[in-house]
Amino acid sequence: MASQNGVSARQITLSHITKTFPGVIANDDVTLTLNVGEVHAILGENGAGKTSLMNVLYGIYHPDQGQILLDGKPVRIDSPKDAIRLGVGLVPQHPMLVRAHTVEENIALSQVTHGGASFWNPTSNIRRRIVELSGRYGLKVDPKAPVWQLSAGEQQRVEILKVLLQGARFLILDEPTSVLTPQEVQELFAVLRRMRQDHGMVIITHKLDEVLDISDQITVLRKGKVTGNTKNENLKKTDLARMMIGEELKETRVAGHPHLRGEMIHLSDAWAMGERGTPALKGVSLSVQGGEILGVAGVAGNGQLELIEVLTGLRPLTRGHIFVKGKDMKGQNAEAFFQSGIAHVPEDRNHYGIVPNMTVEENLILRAMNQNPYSKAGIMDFAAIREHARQNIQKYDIRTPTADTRARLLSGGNVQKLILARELESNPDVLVAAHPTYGLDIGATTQVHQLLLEKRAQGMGIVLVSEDLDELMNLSDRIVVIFAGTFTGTLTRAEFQREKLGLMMAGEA
Ligand SMILES: Nc1ncnc2c1ncn2[C@@H]1O[C@H](COP(=O)(O)OP(=O)(O)OP(=O)(O)O)[C@@H](O)[C@H]1O
Repeated sequence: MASQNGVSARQITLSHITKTFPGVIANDDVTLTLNVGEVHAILGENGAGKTSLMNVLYGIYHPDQGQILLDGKPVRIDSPKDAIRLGVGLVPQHPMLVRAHTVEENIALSQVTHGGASFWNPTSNIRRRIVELSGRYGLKVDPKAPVWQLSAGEQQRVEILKVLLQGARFLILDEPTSVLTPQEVQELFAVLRRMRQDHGMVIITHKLDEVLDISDQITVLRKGKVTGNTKNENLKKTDLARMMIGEELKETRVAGHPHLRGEMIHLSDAWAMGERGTPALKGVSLSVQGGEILGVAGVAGNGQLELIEVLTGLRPLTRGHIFVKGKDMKGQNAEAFFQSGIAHVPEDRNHYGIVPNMTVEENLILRAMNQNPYSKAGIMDFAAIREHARQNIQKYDIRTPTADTRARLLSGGNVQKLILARELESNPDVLVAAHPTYGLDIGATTQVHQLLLEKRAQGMGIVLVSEDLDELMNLSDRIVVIFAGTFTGTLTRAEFQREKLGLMMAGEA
């Protein structure tokens, strides 16, 4: 029997949900049941409708058709407040915490509107419940720690605690592993396994190994429709790939010696400050040649973000030198770096990669807005802009209703494709790419890998920062390993070994 607040419910069903947006059917008659006691993975290509469906379940979107059933009884979820009352919680992809506040203050804040303890007295009830729930599910976190000191994994645990304290019975986890290191992924999965006994969890991920590892049930969406639903029994990665994209998984690998065309970037004894006012790069040196892919391996937070920002002119050097094609770039800004031939695919694509309220076609020419053929004598040529958009939407398979759609309305993976299209089409000498396949489905990932290899063959230098060791080993000519702001070594292709890289990532030279 369904409880009114969902606390003892066993099952929630999205029944025949249809949700349309202008020009696109995001969900087309989708039915999905989530049971307490299971982790239910939702798989699908970029833009298949996964996030939209979860937004319906969490009351952010209202479906055009269909209903939601709690233990078989229809319920209305018109807002996140309704969802929370009925026991549905959302763990956001990127933690949304107040960085200056402590863990318990953040959790108290999230309880204010939901009948929890008073925000002004967060230390009593809330702390007791945090300790109790952390212990039960293995969610290790210090209630008194300020959030800015926490790793991405710890912040995610705070988000999980937040929804548990709101009484969530059903949890939605949207790409929860995208911000985590491999070890943190295993810690998260251990938590989910413990929580499974009294919760139902939906997990959206593009990582097929993770789906096989953690899920009990798998639903596949394609173009808004359910194309498969199966128990996770005796399945292989190739089965999942076939269900998702209707064909076999292809692996792309770098081959042959690179055709080097000279040094493009020379960084020597580079020092730079991190966000916390302490040195994040401590005397690193590297050289990037045109025509090679230089992989950067490391556990997140060891200086790769700062390295990328130094290479693209976004972060000043406090010591050392950077030369682009022989020219001293110390003290120059990001625009000067771009003009010198350095393009950038940023880690935080929504803040730095696009202007969310501009259209797809405008975002595609952000780098060249004032240039021929898009602007002539100060007058925009809209036909040229539209034609450029048409070609690139097709070439990079950007799934968007129209070229006029605002970039913020694209699915995450399609935003990533848009940024790649713009940066690669600027024909840079070097592309500095942070996690370029992050959030991309397996088909799009293969497509990006092929593109990077094509660009390498054409003489582009590529700095590829990734936490995916397979991706790095398959694509790189050399891999440099970063740890605590220094390089623990550089390996050439013949020396690539997962174990060796793992040790170097842990600081062993
Ligand atoms: N608010 C909105 N307005 C217009 N279109 C939208 C809106 N939200 C989603 N869409 C569209 O609905 C479709 C499904 O998007 P959704 O974000 O659900 O895909 P997804 O499967 O989560 O993709 P990804 O794996 O890339 O995150 C896409 O075509 C997207 O552009």
